[in-house]
Amino acid sequence: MLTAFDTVLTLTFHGTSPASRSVQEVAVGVLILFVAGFCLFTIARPRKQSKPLRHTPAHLLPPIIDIPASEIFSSPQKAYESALKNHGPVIGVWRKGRLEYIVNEEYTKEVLSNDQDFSFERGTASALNLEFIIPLSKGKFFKDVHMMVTGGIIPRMEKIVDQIFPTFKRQARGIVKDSQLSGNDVDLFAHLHRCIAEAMLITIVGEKYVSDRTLQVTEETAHAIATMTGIYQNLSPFARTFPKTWKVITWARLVVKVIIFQYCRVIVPIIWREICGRKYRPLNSRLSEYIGEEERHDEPLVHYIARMYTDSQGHVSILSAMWVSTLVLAFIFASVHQTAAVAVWVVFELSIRKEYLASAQEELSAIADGIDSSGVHKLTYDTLRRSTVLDSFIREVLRTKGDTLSAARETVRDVSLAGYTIPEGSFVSPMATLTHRSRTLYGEKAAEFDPNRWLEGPASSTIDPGYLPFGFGRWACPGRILAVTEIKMIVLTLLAISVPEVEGGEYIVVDPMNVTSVPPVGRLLLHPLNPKPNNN
Ligand code: HEM
Repeated sequence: MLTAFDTVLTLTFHGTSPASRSVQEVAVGVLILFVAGFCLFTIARPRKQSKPLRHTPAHLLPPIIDIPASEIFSSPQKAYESALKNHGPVIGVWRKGRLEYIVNEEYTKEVLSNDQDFSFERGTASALNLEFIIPLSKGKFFKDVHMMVTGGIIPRMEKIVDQIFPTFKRQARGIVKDSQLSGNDVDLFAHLHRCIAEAMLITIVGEKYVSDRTLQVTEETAHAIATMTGIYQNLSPFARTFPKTWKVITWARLVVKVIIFQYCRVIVPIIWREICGRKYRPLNSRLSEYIGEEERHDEPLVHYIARMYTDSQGHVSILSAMWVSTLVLAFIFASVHQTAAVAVWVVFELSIRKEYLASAQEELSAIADGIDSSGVHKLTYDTLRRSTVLDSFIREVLRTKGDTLSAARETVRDVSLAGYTIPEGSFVSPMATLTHRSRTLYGEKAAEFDPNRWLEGPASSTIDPGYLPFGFGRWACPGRILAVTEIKMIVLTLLAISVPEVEGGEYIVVDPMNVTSVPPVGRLLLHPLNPKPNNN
């Protein structure tokens, strides 16, 4: 065991100086053990007994409806909606070996906002295969992640956009050029995944650490965690039929291959180099030596996170540095994959609705702060906020793209709902399409795609019980402003230099059960506005 551990450390630090090695070795060694512990815990942990069968009288339980797996995975909207219509506002349905309670639009707000009875943390951890994280972090994980985004990202949006806009511009030029030179369609998701991964790497540790290697590891880490949390699980018959076996194999493989051998080897030493040995002003410090010191909005996110954990001397301990590395891992997962997938939805929808391309392009010219030497419009956070035509389009795509069970909660006790008792420890999720296509909320034309519906607001990042792409309640997505801002940068940098077209005006929804995280597939062509190949 020791020899294997030594080998891991030697492989991990072959490129660093002996002076920094010993501290790094201890830190990353403990991190590796920590990650391996997570894995073992997940694999070995006995599953909770299904409580409904244990103590809740059967007549109080919501009806358990048998929906064949083939229907759930191929046409979930029809399957769940008709079950709810026929059997009442709360039903139980088995899926991937778990009994899930699904509620209709009438009880959606209650489930998502009543924290006393429905736990976001336990529900989300269970939905993402991360149950172990709550006991291991003593319940701190989601609170810390939330604080990292609300404190470390949102107040710094202006600076962040200035720092990452050049990446979006360069990547857009690259993909349009590829499309032009090859005359073929482009893999938009792969391109956007890389683009956002680079932008997030800049946000987390700063531009000086962006290289082919760090970018590749950031991308692979985002992809690995997305896979581990089950984002592609619906697409594999084996994973759907044997979810526990799939989980053990997938976790063991990706934790070793990507988290330990790539993330711990490449990104963790950078985090360590940045934060260890520094003296920080602790967050909200009232010490006189820091009074008058300005909050810095251009510091990489990793320094903000470090300040969340400084000791009274302003230093970050080894254990805290490990926790910072875990939070950065969570940030990479939360910020890259889903935003890239949703951006593909927006670009595809815009490409098949050509009549709106012109108004989006007109708006771009109207709001931009001039045009740079390569012919691309200059955009800042402020100008992006003024793009109301595009914002309305984005909001309508998010409302209509067909999210099914996208937010999750777990009952913390036996809970009465709609005259039934939902037993403690049950997984509960609202059927989002019922809210998004509700005639009560959206009128007779609720099912229609109307991109002008939100021209007067509310903005696409606004939280509302009738609009659930970012969840609802205290735990609604804290990264939604960043997500929408990035999607706008993606769309506008592409529209500045090209006209997108989805061949045949059609695309395929790959996973109707999980439209938010699995992007649609189609042949996307990007016709350059200036057909002369641009070699910049
Ligand atoms: C279009 C892209 C995105 C979508 C559709 C999305 C959607 C969601 C949803 C539905 C939730 C669960 C909310 C609930 O259960 O009520 C959530 C939670 C969360 N999201 Fe996002 N998200 C996106 C992008 C981002 C980004 C860019 C970040 C980070 C910067 C982020 C960070 C988080 C975090 C940390 C949580 C956990 C909840 C919390 O801490 O309050 N998300 N997101």
